[in-house]
Amino acid sequence: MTDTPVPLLEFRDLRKSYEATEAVAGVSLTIPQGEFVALVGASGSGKSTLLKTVNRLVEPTSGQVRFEDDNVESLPLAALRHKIGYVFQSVGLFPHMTVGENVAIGPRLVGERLSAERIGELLELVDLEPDMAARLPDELSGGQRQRVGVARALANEPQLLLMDEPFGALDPITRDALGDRVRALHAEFGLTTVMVTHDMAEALLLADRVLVMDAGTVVADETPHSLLAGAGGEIAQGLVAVPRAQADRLAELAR
Ligand SMILES: Nc1ncnc2c1ncn2[C@@H]1O[C@H](COP(=O)(O)OP(=O)(O)OP(=O)(O)O)[C@@H](O)[C@H]1O
Repeated sequence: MTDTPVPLLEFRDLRKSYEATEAVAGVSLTIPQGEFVALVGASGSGKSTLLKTVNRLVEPTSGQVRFEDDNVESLPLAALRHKIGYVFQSVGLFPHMTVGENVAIGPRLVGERLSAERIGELLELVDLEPDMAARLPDELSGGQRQRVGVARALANEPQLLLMDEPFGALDPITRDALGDRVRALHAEFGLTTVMVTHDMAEALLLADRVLVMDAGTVVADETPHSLLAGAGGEIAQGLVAVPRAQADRLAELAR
């Protein structure tokens, strides 16, 4: 008999309430190492709250998140966050620090100094020029800042990459290019990635597995292929209908 490998990430009946609002209402699932998971659902369905319980930006009301079979609550916070890269929509670069200093901040927090060469390599991973390290965040476009955010998340060589609407504020071309780049980096570094997105088309194109949330629970857990074949139930299919209708209208126009 072969042993089942321990999942990288596991949610066990996870719940989070804010007074009367049950933001996460009992989520149980496992995510194996290497998977690229998209978390989709309407605004307010609990996606960000669920994601933030992993790096302990949110403390659950009950239940557990397990990372490599340890309850995240039992791990030293710095050690946990060292293993997890986190990218979010507003990027959160420190405005008074250079791009290079921003990229190096994670390692610095654990007493490690990144060389200029390593910072340059990290910038090149996200298709930025190494000499951008000397600029201030203000001197970059939104898309470039978001790339810096991804480089910063990779600086600790994380096992897990959490992304919360990482491309939400970007124009469609930059968004596509950066999405493809992140998917390539996910494969290159053997990452496990969980990405929150509003955009079902993005989820279908980038992820191996799509979780659909509604009112704090996961109502569908499907591959893109099975979602496109009609699986996942009414809420999931309502979300899939949007890019499908767009694709149909474009095909119609091209005739
Ligand atoms: N800090 C908080 N205090 C009170 N209520 C909160 C807090 N954070 C989230 N909520 C509520 O919990 C619910 C889930 O919010 P959450 O941000 O997780 O949803 P989401 O699916 O990520 O939404 P969006 O797509 O709009 O970002 C919402 O009703 C929200 O108002």
